Amino acid sequence: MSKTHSLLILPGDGIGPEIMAQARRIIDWLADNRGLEFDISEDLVGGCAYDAHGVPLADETLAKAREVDAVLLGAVGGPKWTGVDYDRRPEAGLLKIRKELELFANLRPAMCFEPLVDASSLKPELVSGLDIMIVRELVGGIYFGEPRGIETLPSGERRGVNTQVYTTSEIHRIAHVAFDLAGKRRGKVTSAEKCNVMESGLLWREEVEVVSKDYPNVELEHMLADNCGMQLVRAPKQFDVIVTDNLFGDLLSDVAAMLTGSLGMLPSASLGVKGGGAMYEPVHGSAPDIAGQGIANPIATILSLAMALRYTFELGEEADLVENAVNAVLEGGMRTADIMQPGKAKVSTSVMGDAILREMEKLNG
Ligand SMILES: NC(=O)C1=CN([C@@H]2O[C@H](COP(=O)(O)OP(=O)(O)OC[C@H]3O[C@@H](n4cnc5c(N)ncnc54)[C@H](O)[C@@H]3O)[C@@H](O)[C@H]2O)C=CC1
Ligand SMILES: CC(C)CC(=O)C(=O)O
Ligand SMILES: [Mg+2]
Repeated sequence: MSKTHSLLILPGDGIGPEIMAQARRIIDWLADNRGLEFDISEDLVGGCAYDAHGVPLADETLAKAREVDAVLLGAVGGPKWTGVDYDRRPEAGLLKIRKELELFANLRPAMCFEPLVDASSLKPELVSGLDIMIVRELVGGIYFGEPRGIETLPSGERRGVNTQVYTTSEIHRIAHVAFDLAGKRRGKVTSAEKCNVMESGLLWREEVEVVSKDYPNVELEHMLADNCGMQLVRAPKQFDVIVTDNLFGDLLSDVAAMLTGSLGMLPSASLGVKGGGAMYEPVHGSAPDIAGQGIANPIATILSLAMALRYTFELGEEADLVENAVNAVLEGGMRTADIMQPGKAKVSTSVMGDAILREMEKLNG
């Protein structure tokens, strides 16, 4: 009997529902054409959950997320919720689900599809063949550290506080993920922090060094995070795996996105302990500037689904099918607006979805 794969879909806000609709069509196609059984549920997260329930992540939604094999999330946030308290903002819902499921390892692969080599803002020779894995610590650091808040001082002046904090065990577990991955790739880890000015950065460097002793075949290089940002746009192919904290990983992965042509291309997997939960999400946000226009690029979400197929559902062939279909569509010249190039055909979100499904049909034989 075939196994049932349970998946909770959380489209979220802005372009979230638009891009998720295309991922959903791919899941339905896989169920119809590859004999797979999915148990799909859908719920609210972010601003839409706040509007419905007064909180960006309802307890019932979190409970569902704990039960399923994987969560596929679109994006949260938008100007509508700017005045809402931080603990009820859409983004707080995303942080909460990551934290509650203990999804400490965020894998953000920045790969340049060959047909998009000219779509990058960098010279083609810098990005052709690019394949970097950013491993971002996801449930610690300054997004979660205490104390935090905005206080009014006796002088009447206001003071904003956030705290960067990491412990040995938090650094060790993310470093192990990075070294394990590097061992299966090109054997190099670059650890990025700011140990020149931050004690938490010094601890990070020292503890990554400790973990590296378990991996004699993996080269470890330390790099200050600001230099890492610069090197990513100067000579990105020098990197294999970059391991870094929550804040720097957030920034460096947006930088890396542009090497691939667009933020709309970058998928991610948020993983916890073995056998625990997993969440798959594009790297980009809710893109309020283009929401509702039907022009968003669904590929980051579709590739996030492919990561779920590969890492959680152990459906490597289906993951290849999705990724090869994306490559074939790009090869054929279709582009959403964000990756548009001269001489190519500009298409909408749903036409991109149609094209990927057509290629899957063809590749499926
Ligand atoms: N994982 C998540 O849910 C994230 C949520 N956010 C939230 O999203 C909201 C907007 O944030 P921004 O700083 O504008 O970042 P963003 O990632 O939403 O957008 C940045 C730029 O990239 C473009 N873009 C992003 N995704 C795209 C796609 N799939 N196709 C085509 N173009 C795309 C947007 O149009 C915009 O010009 C904020 O509320 C922010 O907090 C931001 C990042 C991640
Ligand atoms: C809520 C933010 C931390 C989301 C974000 O920018 C990200 O995870 O990349
Ligand atoms: Mg980000």
